[in-house]
Amino acid sequence: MLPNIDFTTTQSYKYLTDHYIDIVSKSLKELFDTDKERFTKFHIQFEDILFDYSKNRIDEQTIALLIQLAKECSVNKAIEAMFSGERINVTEDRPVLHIALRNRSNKPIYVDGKDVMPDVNKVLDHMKDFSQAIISGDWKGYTGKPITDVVNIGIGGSDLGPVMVTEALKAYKNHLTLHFVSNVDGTHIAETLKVVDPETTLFLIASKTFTTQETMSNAHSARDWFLAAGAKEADVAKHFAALSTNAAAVGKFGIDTKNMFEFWDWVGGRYSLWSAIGLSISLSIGFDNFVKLLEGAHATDEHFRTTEFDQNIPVIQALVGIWYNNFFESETNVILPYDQYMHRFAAYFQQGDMESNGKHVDRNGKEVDYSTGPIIWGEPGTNGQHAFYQLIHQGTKLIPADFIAPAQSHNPLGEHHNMLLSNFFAQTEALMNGKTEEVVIDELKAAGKSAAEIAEIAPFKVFEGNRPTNSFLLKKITPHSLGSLIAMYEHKIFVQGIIWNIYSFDQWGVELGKQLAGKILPELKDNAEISSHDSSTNGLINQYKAWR
Ligand SMILES: O=P(O)(O)OC[C@H]1O[C@@H](O)[C@H](O)[C@@H](O)[C@@H]1O
Repeated sequence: MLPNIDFTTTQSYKYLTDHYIDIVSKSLKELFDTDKERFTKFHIQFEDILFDYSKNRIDEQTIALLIQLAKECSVNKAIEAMFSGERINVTEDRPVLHIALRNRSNKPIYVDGKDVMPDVNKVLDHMKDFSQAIISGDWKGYTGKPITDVVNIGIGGSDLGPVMVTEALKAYKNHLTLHFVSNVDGTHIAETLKVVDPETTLFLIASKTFTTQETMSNAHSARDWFLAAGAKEADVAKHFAALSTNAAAVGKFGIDTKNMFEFWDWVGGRYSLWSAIGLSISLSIGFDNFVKLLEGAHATDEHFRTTEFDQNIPVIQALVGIWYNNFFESETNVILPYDQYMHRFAAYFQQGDMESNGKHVDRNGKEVDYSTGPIIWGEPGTNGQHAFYQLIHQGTKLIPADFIAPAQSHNPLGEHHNMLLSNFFAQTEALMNGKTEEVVIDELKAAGKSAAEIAEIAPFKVFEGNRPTNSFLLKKITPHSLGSLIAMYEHKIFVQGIIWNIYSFDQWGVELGKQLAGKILPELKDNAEISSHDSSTNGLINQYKAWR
């Protein structure tokens, strides 16, 4: 059972409300000036990941009170409930066990009295054999040629994780060319099919439910294209594999069950890259590297489960996030990887975080009167600096930012990496310290400006500072460290969901649009005028019909 506590009624919440008034009047600069030990106090090193959270609007009391809040909300019990396979996804009546997929200790994890590990390991063995056969070229297409291209057809959790990880780990990639098709817009599959050869292409149909409209449409179009190229029905087995929980639907589609890689309903779509959904990752970087990714995540799982909260990275990440979300009333959280390979990391956690904690009803089914999940966004640095950082530095909104960078580049090219990292360090420093009016005036004086000119221009050049950041410095982005980092963010989401007393593992909010699209699709079949909707929807549909 998950705890069921309204965090706003706890003692620590009341203390935090008072404490906020004290902290809000202090600047980060002041906090650093008055406590030389801030970095020592507010950083955690875990393996080759340094998490520095000292540039946040916190002091020791803040952290102590936030930890008290986590304790009052029984976060410990919730962690145990998840790891021990309790059905904590209550609204879908399922356990939440992505941690089992990367349970490299192999200690049994029971669901309804049955250890899930043998099945997990069986699928991993299947993925290993299949990956090796494809990568080595032993697996031949219908004309006897080895596979050169892999097209993963999936959307949401069946796309974003594999895309993000294969991009982040491109330095480990082999000769196979990976393609990802997600959008139901025919352009996505059409453009992909233009560049692949039916004789040497493997399609992975990735869908937990195997009913998702986008994925099924793209899968059928891919199969039609394959057959139209001269292949026979019997050849489908050599070129199509399914990654799914729905064996019946996979069989119906015509995919050989030998080519089905199974996972289970206790794996949430947005937590599924560790499952058979990760087959494209295993194909791209090899199974051994895929296992290293799992090992990295497992290491974080152990850290999360066993470490005291004050040294527990995901717990601290979650608590600092709650501090801004519920006391400073910030609305968003920007994720800024200073690593080009990590360019889809923020997009990945847009689903991970927003689909998990974008909820307005608590675990009693009552509307909450506090803010829940933040809006997640972000782009890689330094690109973001030349686009939206202006608003983070000088806008009116408080935007807590996560900076992520590797100390070692996979492409050490001249001074590039030092330049990249100098920007990383400079941005967090600038966001914290800002630039005072005095400094601006001195600079303008030095540039020979007159008093009148200085008075006119100075206000625009002042940076308030006091903008909070977390910094993740990784030794290097490797399969292991990336696995660890992803798992940290996953568990951060979990802890926040527990404290907000919401269910983080369902996603009913995406259903309404799907239902309505299902109703509208038949209305688009002919050119009859539509009048069954509101005037705007009718107007748009009728104009679409006139123009198409
Ligand atoms: O893997 P499936 O079943 O095709 O689902 C894909 C996505 O479908 C979306 O509708 C869900 O909101 C996501 O959570 C999910 O990842």
